[in-house]
Amino acid sequence: MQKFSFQETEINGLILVKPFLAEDVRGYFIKDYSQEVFEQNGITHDLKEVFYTNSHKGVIRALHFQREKQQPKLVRCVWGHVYDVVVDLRKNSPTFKKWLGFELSEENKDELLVPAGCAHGYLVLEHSVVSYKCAEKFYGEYDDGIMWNDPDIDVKWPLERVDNQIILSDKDKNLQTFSQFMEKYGGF
Ligand SMILES: Cc1cn([C@H]2C[C@H](O)[C@@H](COP(=O)(O)OP(=O)(O)O[C@H]3O[C@@H](C)C(=O)[C@@H](O)[C@H]3O)O2)c(=O)[nH]c1=O
Repeated sequence: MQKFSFQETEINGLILVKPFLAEDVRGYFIKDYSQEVFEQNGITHDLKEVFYTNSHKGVIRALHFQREKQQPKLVRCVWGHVYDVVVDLRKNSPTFKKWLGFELSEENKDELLVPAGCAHGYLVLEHSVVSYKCAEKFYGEYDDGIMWNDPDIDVKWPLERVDNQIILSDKDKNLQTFSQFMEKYGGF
């Protein structure tokens, strides 16, 4: 049996969570959110919305955020394997503009608590389902992002693991650059 554990990362407020896990002859039981346990560990995550994405190998969904009413989100790869990336866009943060990458998979069951003020995205390494538990609701009018391959942020996506064959939504092909975002909004 594995209990919940919470590991801080270099980005303030970005927490790597190991969920509660009980395995037996039937398979496993997993609990990946508990308001009480989170609060006992100093984390307030006021759940507002839960959603899932199903993506083919090679999909990139990135680098997303809500301009207003930013959404803290707890992200887990329920099935499959993704390379997950978080970028700190909080101008007063010591890690402003820094990105961190994490392997999230059905196998490791790790989840990430992405704080408000960060952009989030991932590269799908094998057909995957990703779950989100958001502490703010979705506001389409504030839905925004930065190009996945922005040269200033310079995420080192492991594209060789998808044979350099990537799939993007039309929206994600036309996102702004980091410098356009800074000119318009000056960071968070
Ligand atoms: C995210 C979201 C989308 N939608 C709608 C908008 C659109 O018609 C359709 C698909 O939305 P998108 O193309 O924006 O989905 P997607 O590109 O998967 O967006 C997601 O990407 C990852 C990386 C995140 O971190 C999420 O917060 C979210 O931004 O679903 C909602 O109604 N509610 C939601 O919460």
